[in-house]
Amino acid sequence: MTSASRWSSPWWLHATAIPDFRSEQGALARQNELTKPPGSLGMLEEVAIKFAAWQGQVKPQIQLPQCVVFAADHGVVAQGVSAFPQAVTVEMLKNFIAGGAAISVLARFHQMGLTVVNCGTAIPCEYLQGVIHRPVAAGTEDFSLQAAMTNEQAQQALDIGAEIIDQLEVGSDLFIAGEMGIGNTSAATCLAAMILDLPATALVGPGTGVTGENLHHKQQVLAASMRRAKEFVESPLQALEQVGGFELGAIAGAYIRAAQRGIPILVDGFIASTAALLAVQLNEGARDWMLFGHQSAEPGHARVLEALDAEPLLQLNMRLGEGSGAATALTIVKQALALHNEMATFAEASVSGQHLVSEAE
Ligand SMILES: Cc1cc2ncn([C@H]3O[C@H](COP(=O)(O)O)[C@@H](O)[C@H]3O)c2cc1C
Ligand SMILES: O=C(O)c1cccnc1
Repeated sequence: MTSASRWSSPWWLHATAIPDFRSEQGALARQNELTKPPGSLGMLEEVAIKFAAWQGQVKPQIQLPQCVVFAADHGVVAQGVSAFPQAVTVEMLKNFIAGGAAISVLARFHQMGLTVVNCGTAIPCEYLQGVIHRPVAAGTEDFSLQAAMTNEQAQQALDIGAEIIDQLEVGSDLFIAGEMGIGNTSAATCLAAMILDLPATALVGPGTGVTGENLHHKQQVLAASMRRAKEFVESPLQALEQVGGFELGAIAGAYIRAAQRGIPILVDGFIASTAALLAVQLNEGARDWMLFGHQSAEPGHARVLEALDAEPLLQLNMRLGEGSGAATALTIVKQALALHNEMATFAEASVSGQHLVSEAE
């Protein structure tokens, strides 16, 4: 049992790990000795320095990256807020395992571990082998009419994430959370809007491809849901209860536990970033372990990234989820580390260093 007992604070409030400052300084010094003008590799330098701090070594490496896709269904789809039917959630679970989904391909490409977790689908799928089954319920309630979940269910969702991180193979050195759940752009939109105190209309977008009249309808459903839920929300956990989803809670829990265990996090798109926002609301130390892979085409993502003071590595107009944007960014991260670890220093290559240094520096 990982949730709060009567006497102790809940696990998600426990301190996160502290990145190693000496390794960070060592990596910064190394970057300035490599055969290039200082700073010329831009964000790639920052990425390598971050990983040095996270791994406590001047030459960091990624050897065992892990992607975990958390899946769940959403009662609010009864209001017609997704372009696809609810059955797709479970159908895609099969596709993840069979190896045909985008994230399956990218995980193979990177030789990255791929774990799929059922957090609660409307259509039963416990017969599916190769999926970890932790259903909280058969999907959330329709949050346009009532709370998406109870307080106990919200805590259960957070616990699933922590359990999964605790079960990762020893030596896992990068964590990507993916998600699958028809209707979850609606849940993420309302959750982010609730946390940021913005109207849902400031964040809402097409998700799977809701456009025109249908997008207008989605906006109205989400605005009404916010009006219903607002009076019940005084804490981030209550925001999850009112308008969240089981997979969103599980991802937030996984991020917090990864930060507590010192496992670097590569955050995916709008949905994953909204779970990151929830995680940081619950435990601000989680932010120290996050790197952001890409900026999704889903319009709300820009606001969520801004609130997290996050600068994503890529902007490719992707809007899929599953962890696919983060997995794509992993290529850039690996290249950043290869350059940092393998480039020659000025001394090693007998290259002359900088001779014009401005007074201001
Ligand atoms: C075939 C298919 C594969 C997906 N993989 C991720 N999503 C993405 O789309 C869904 C969210 O969009 P909305 O809120 O509009 O339903 C999530 O399941 C998300 O992961 C998919 C969606 C579909 C249709
Ligand atoms: O950016 C995302 O996470 C996203 C966008 C659209 C649909 N599903 C996920």
